[in-house]
Amino acid sequence: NLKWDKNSLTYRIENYTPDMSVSEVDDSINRALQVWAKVTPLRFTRIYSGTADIMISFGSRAHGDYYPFDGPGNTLAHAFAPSPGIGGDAHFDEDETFTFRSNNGYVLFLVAAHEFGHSLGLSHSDDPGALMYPVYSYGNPDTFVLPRDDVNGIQSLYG
Ligand SMILES: CC(C)C[C@H](C(=O)NO)C(=O)N[C@@H](CC(N)=O)C(=O)NCc1cccc(N)c1
Ligand SMILES: [Zn+2]
Ligand SMILES: [Zn+2]
Repeated sequence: NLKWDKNSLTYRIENYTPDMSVSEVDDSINRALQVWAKVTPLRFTRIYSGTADIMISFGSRAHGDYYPFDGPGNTLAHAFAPSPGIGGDAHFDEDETFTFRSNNGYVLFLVAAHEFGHSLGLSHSDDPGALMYPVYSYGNPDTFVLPRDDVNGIQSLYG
């Protein structure tokens, strides 16, 4: 399943990290989805119960799939490529410190935007300036602009 065969997708925030306020998590997730919606026909609708296309959760170590997290550092999160079931879901490692915009931890907005790239079908990029580059680098989330490499990647799937 290379990509979603529909443009209207649902998402559900199943639980919250204690690192941030509920509204900061909600805002970070929403803005991370809008990064991709802005350059595609994709639209995201939040649901509060039942199964969404993109189920979002925080967990540590073994958390219900075959990819247990690894404690602080290294893997920060993972997401599954488009498909029914776990496809599209994004899991965040609760052993990391997530922040709203501070560099004293990982900015949730940036990590989520990267993960949602995977949720939509993107793999990693070898462009060091790309959001889909495998390694996180801090940037001010208030002035974030989706790099050209990522725009090209997502529009090759959903343009
Ligand atoms: C093999 C994968 C499960 C690694 C995992 C990842 O790429 N998840 O999408 C991950 O957490 N990679 C770290 C690598 C690292 N610790 O620097 C990462 O920062 N990925 C998230 C990320 C967030 C924002 C921007 C970028 N470029 C990458
Ligand atoms: Zn997982
Ligand atoms: Zn990744």
